[in-house]
Amino acid sequence: MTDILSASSLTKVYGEGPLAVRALNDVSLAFPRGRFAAILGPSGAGKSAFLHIAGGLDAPTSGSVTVADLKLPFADEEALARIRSEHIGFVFPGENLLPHQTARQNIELPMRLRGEKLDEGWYSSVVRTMGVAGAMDELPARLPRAMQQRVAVARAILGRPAIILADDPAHSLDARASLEIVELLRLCVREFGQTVLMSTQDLAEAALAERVILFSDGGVAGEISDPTPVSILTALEALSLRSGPG
Ligand SMILES: Nc1ncnc2c1ncn2[C@@H]1O[C@H](COP(=O)(O)OP(=O)(O)OP(=O)(O)O)[C@@H](O)[C@H]1O
Repeated sequence: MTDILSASSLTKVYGEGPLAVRALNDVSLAFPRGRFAAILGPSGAGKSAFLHIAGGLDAPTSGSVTVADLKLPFADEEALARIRSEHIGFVFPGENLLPHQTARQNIELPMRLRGEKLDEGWYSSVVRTMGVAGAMDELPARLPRAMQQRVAVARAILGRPAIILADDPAHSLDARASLEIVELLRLCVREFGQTVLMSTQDLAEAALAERVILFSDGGVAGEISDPTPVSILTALEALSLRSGPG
């Protein structure tokens, strides 16, 4: 299986001198096409830093990222933006829809910015599959938060990007709505063949992925294939024993 996204020796240091924070420390990971991976770790583990850099939204201090065989040109914002818009859809935690645009306008925006013509059949299929067809004429503020996140997922999918990067996409939703959002991401993999990489702090959400990567202190602490809540818990317990006293 070919890798659609790979990161090699990524290090990210924010700030300088005594205030410097090492958010990522020599992280190398590869993601095959058409799979669903979750990055699980506590707050501050470096999950967002990794997703931002993997998606070309932020530059690493050192290391490189390859997306669809293209090495991300971090110094060339224009080329970087082109690669992002052609290959990557982003879902961020909560409420980043444009408030004065309807749900439909929000969903169409990335395609309009690229100057692409909307395929009505595909549009209908996406909004139906995401369960947002009835909400299209509403402004985001009039929709429940869970529905806003569904709209955000539909927006990420519409341009058919090969990769969806979802940074804590279920943040601050209740448990049921959270799992529904993650199920939608699973559907993107199964139905549309997209590659999804999601960060979360939630074990039940992570267990819906095909692969869980455990992050701790800016590094990869372990990996679990075909995870279940129990296998993730066992791995987390083994890690805390290993880093404990003795
Ligand atoms: N812009 C920034 N300036 C300074 N430090 C930052 C910046 N962004 C992140 N950090 C620091 O980098 C480390 C990793 O942060 P990151 O947001 O990647 O963690 P995370 O695992 O995504 O956490 P959370 O689950 O809370 O979002 C943290 O110590 C954080 O405080």
